[in-house]
Amino acid sequence: MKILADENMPYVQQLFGDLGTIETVNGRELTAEQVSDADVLLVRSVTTVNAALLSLNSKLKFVGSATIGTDHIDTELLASRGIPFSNAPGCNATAVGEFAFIAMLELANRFGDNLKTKTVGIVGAGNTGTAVAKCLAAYGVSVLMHDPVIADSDPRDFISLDQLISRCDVISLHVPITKTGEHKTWYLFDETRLKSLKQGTWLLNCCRGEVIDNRALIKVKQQRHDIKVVLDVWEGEPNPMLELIPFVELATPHIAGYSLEGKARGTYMLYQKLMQVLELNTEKSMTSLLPALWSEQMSIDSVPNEKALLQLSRFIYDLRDDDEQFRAMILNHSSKNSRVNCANNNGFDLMRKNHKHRREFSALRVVSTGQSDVNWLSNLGFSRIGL
Ligand SMILES: NC(=O)c1ccc[n+]([C@@H]2O[C@H](COP(=O)([O-])OP(=O)(O)OC[C@H]3O[C@@H](n4cnc5c(N)ncnc54)[C@H](O)[C@@H]3O)[C@@H](O)[C@H]2O)c1
Ligand SMILES: O=C(O)[C@H](O)[C@H](O)COP(=O)(O)O
Repeated sequence: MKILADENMPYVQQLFGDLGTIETVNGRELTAEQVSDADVLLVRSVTTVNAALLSLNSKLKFVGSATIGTDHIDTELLASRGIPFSNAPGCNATAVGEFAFIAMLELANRFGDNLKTKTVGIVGAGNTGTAVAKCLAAYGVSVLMHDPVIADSDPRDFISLDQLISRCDVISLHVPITKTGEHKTWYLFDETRLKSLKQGTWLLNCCRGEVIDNRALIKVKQQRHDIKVVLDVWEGEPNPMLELIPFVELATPHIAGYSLEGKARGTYMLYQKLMQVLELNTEKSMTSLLPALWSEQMSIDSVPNEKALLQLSRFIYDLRDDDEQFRAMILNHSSKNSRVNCANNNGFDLMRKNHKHRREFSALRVVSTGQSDVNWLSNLGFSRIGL
């Protein structure tokens, strides 16, 4: 069996090695010729799986995407050709939740503000939106949610988008990208919505770039310095609009979901699904794949205030490093080549490819050495002795 896998998918050899021959490929450049003799195709979000890509293949038994999003996959085509498909729902939700939470702590610190006093609005209350809400709730921050798709069937309280915009100090976006339908999300935040943001709003986008009209965002930011923006995803990836970058407080190249746990979970979920399709027993475990954190335990002798919480979070992931590297990579590359517009080796993709995967909060064990209650830290995601 020939397994064709994106080169940026960890643990493929460990999980799929016994099943056949593995060939790793650059997912953004993948051609129909390369796919022609594959039995299994394992991709990430940068590969568009459509009729053109599969045109020379008549033996594909499984297509898997180690991602939450499926906007790059023609699922109808796969169904019509009887090719089983699976993505990895929720695989990197914790990573995105922690990323957005840490970004909010960073903004609070940068602007001498306090996250705890804010009201945060979550747009899209699925896996990633819920993961952010969980972190915020653990820390005691008020959360409001908007999700018209599940509002009637989900027991949580929801409000309209207009209400959320008018009531929230922070807005975090967690919707899939959809171009049609009553609840389409393409340019959900267009110029009118962006202009309607409350004074001093923090706007975070960790879902898909085109949920915000990036050109309109540049225009609005030119007038509204009060709005603070965090972007992990960009319209037109891997070629973000260069003029937008200076208006963004924390800028990263679509790596909010790039925790080692999240990536491992993505590959593992595809392994489980393929074994099911092949009617074989799943013999390998995911936890055995992950190395221990560099320092597994941290002692805490008093309840951390917001600054200390930020320090603790930075111990796991210092988002400022990725922001700094992103600006350097993108701007360096664009000055060398006069434009960023080359498909496979620009700063954006290079940084994603070489990204050193961070760990999730759960990789660090927090030990209370005093009388202080640190239970909420385990609700936030950290491990605790005895838990
Ligand atoms: N930056 C990253 O690295 C990264 C990582 C993971 C996922 N993502 C993106 O984030 C998206 C969300 O991920 P998820 O795991 O939370 O997906 P999910 O499917 O679990 O949740 C998405 C939620 O959005 C809701 N929704 C749909 N249209 C809406 C609208 N118009 N307004 C409000 N809510 C709406 C859905 O009802 C659903 O509850 C993915 O589709 C993917 O595109 C990005
Ligand atoms: O949809 C997802 O899961 C994310 O966008 C994912 O983290 C993107 O990463 P990629 O597949 O491009 O490596």
